[in-house]
Amino acid sequence: PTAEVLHWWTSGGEAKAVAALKKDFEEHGGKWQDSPVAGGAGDAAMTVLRSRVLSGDAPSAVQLKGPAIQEWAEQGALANLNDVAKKEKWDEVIPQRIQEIMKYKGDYVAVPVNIHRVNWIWSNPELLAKVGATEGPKTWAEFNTLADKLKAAGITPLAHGGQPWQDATIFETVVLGMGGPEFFQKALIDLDEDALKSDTMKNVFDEMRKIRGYVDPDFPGRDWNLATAMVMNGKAAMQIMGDWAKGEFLAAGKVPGKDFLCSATPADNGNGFLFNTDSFAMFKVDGEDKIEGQKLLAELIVGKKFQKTFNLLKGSIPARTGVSLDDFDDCAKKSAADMAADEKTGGFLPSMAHGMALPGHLSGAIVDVVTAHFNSDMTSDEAMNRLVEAIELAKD
Ligand SMILES: OC[C@H]1O[C@H](O)[C@H](O)[C@@H](O)[C@@H]1O
Repeated sequence: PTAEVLHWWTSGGEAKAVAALKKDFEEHGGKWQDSPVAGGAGDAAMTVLRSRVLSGDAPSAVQLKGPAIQEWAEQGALANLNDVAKKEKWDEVIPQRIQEIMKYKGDYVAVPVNIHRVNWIWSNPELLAKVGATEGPKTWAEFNTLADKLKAAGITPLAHGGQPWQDATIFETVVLGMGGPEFFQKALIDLDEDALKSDTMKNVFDEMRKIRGYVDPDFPGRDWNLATAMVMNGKAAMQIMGDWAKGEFLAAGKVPGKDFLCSATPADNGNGFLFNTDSFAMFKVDGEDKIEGQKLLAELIVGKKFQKTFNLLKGSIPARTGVSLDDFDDCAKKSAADMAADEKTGGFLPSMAHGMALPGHLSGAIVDVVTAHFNSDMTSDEAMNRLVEAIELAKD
């Protein structure tokens, strides 16, 4: 069995995690062909995928997430995994919410690797202590006060990489944190115009303007893992990023709670969990050997062993039930506990910035306005108007 695997996991923690999958596959007699495409959050990988499929040379397995799975399935590009699903009893171990993402018209066409949480703050305890803080901020007012103190002490408050998806990652945590889960649903999933033009959204853009003042002058274009390294190396106090950032700290041998702290991003209006589930979709390919490779890969990915090994390295938590978290750190345990609590309150929400909530053309329209605002002196009112316009245009 062989499998060519297209993915964008190239940073320290990401590379270690995908190497675990390769090792597992090869230990089961598989031949792995690695096709990494660098570029955080996968934009470049999706461009490569489109040209590969158009030229009739689709890879066997592709890191593909959220609504994009439905889009490719609709075009008839994805293979059916129901036979593996039946044999491995996926319906019994994959949570309903995740099954819905992996299925097209009731058929499995993709397999979930993990559950990442997007709305985290990673902080450097030594730098926080310099201004008398011992943990991450709980409200946005606290965040601003802390950041002002850090700045006054000559410390860069926020490590950030100036790339649209990273700007959007911060933006959605502010929407969730200021408006609460219900507002997030209305504004960034239902795209409700009243919510998009509300005082809350104005406050969100006002806060984004403040946050722009808390990053260092060299942030434009910086990759996310280099921003994580700034917190790791004491060059900045905090980073707002999904828990793939934890994978970087762990890959560098850093200890959670000692060398770095993890806390949910500030929540002024009820807690929430922005989830981002990585998955692999199996594209239709020719040849028994490749088809066997896809089935073996799919089986291993949902297996308990791999779900533990991979997520310990990647910074996420398992996507299936029945995997003990005993060997996971406190950040992972908090993620799982918050997920369980937020699922009950409607606070378990798909990430917009990481392609879990909206089709690409709609999330792209939002990300364009958010990054234009972040990198200019656009007013909050103008940003709100442009947001509504851009979404209307993208809908047409
Ligand atoms: O590349 C940075 C991150 O981008 C995406 O959000 C992926 O889902 C995640 O696995 C990856 O680590």
